[in-house]
Amino acid sequence: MADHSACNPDLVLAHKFSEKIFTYTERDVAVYALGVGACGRDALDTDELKYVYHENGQQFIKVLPTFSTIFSLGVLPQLGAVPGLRFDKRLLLHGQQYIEIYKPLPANATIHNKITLAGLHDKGKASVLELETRSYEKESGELLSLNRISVFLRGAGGFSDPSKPFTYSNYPVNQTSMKIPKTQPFTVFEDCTQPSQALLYRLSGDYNPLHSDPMVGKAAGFSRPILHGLCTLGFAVRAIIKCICRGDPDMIKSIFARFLLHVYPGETLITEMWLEDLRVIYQVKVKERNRAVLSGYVQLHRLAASL
Ligand SMILES: CCCCCCC/C=C/C(=O)SCCNC(=O)CCNC(=O)[C@H](O)C(C)(C)COP(=O)(O)OP(=O)(O)OC[C@H]1O[C@@H](n2cnc3c(N)ncnc32)[C@H](O)[C@@H]1OP(=O)(O)O
Repeated sequence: MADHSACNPDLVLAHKFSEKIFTYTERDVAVYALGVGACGRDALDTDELKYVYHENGQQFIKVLPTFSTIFSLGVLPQLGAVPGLRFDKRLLLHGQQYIEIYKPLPANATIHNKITLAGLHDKGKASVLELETRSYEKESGELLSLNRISVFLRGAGGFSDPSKPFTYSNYPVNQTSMKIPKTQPFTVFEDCTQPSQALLYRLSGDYNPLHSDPMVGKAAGFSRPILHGLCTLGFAVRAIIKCICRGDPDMIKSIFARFLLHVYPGETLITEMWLEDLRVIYQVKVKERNRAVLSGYVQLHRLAASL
């Protein structure tokens, strides 16, 4: 039975989110890289050591483009206070993420985040809320990145006429659409997550107990705590940088991801990649269950000369 009081779209759309300041250091950058599996198989891997160590000092370490997703974490605690929006926070799942990187991220910075509502959709059994964070380097005022997060709020839909469900987006539909090719992938990369992966990844700032507390995992409908969607995305983009960008993280222009199914920490991720001009279409499967868990695309600035 639909809950017609779950959401009042007029109130939600009118809400103004507060701006957030976020400061990070080289240590946060390195902890994040380890959290998404950098050097997890080989501590001597020169493609990846640069994300955690530099011989001339930590200020020279490279930053993974997906680190920018951390900037938008400040939006999460605000969700519970949006007038007109009612949902059970235990049933919230990360649905999609869209990222644009405007310049390579510095190894340390203070970031000024401006948050706006980008979408709201009634899916009947759920509602989908989309929030955009534009992140500016405070010192220079330069725009570094945009992150659009879609959260899938199970049980919070059914607030509009089912024959014409409510839908609002402030961005072009083609930004979040793509098809997995039927051909063999251009390349494939296999990587193991560790049983402790979510416990390490959460140190980057997403402390939702869904990823650490067995009781909360069960209450959300899973047999145990699940991996953060953005951790799986970090593994996938790292695989793309390694295999397609030949280790150069600055080739990444934008990233789209749809989370299709949960991942349990300790599972093996197989990232399949197809190259279409400057676009890498990717799909991540969990080897143990042979199920697709994530798909999307990465838009590149250029191709590696050695490809
Ligand atoms: C930096 C800030 C970070 C904040 C993060 C928030 C907290 C983090 C939480 C997590 O990390 S949770 C772990 C990662 N996420 C997941 O594991 C979710 C995996 N996906 C699923 O389990 C399922 O896809 C789903 C989301 C439960 C949906 O499956 P369901 O079978 O219920 O949907 P459908 O019947 O297929 O589709 C209904 C409707 O909804 C649309 N839709 C489906 N999936 C998604 C999605 N992932 N994102 C957005 N929308 C989705 C689908 O297109 C259908 O719409 P219509 O076509 O009917 O219009």
